[in-house]
Amino acid sequence: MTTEPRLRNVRDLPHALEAFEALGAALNGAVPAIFLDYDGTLTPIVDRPENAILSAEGRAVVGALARRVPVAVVSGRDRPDVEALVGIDSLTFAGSHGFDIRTPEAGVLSLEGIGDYTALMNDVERVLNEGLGPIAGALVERKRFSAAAHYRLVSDADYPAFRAALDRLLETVPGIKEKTGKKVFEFQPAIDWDKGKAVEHLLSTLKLDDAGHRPMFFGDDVTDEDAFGALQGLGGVGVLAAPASDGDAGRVSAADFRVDNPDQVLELLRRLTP
Ligand SMILES: O=P(O)(O)OC[C@H]1O[C@H](O[C@H]2O[C@H](CO)[C@@H](O)[C@H](O)[C@H]2O)[C@H](O)[C@@H](O)[C@@H]1O
Repeated sequence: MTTEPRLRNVRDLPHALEAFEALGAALNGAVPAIFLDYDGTLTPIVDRPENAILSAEGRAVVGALARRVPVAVVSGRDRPDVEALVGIDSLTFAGSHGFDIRTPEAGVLSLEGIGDYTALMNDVERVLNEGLGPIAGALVERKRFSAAAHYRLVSDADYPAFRAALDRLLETVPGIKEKTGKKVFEFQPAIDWDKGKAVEHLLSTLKLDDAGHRPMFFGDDVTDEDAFGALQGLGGVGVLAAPASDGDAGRVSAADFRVDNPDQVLELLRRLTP
């Protein structure tokens, strides 16, 4: 039976650096198994996806962490893209919001119930390019199991046309679902899989689902809520990278703690494994 996650207003989440003892208590002496989102968590949000570059310091912090505890990156990006951006071969990577997983030991995992959606995603990409091509600033980003339609650089005046093109996609291509993110809509195969299910799968595959480990997920966006929710049922700890008030006073989250931004994520990762 799936239970609904417990949600709290983001402003009510304890700040993980200020409440570090409480976070330590939540880990209860177990080794943290760390799951990291990329955009908005390890790197600040920027205007174009290709400009979200992990700092040398960020790479050093994640690399040092991975020498001490299990670390996986779980991203909405295409897996090879985020692997190249992070640049640490020893990590496990899940791309396309968890649909595409590779571990250093086992290679690319074959996931039960997830087939070859290449033809479907090719259709999605084609229809998006046709519809969004004339709209200034619209970006289409193809991933193996997902296609993103970015509108960060689309003017307010052009937004209705941008949205209308996405509605046409949903009307003409069956078998897909839409997810929202930061100034982006993502289109994926309409199957019951998300970052939360990917984390659960990894905990079992990597044999981290024992009393000696406790999963921690760091994320910033709506799709990360699936992982925060999953962790609630697993005794894990979710850390949201978001200020207490970012203009969305009603934002709620299934995370347990928060930090303000990617710099503070790195600070917390340093403190977790001194
Ligand atoms: O799960 P993530 O690793 O956080 O990936 C989520 C999406 O991140 C990227 O888009 C977002 O970040 C861009 C760079 O800062 C920004 O320009 C864009 O507006 C954001 O939506 C990435 O491009 C997507 O593929 C990911 O799904």
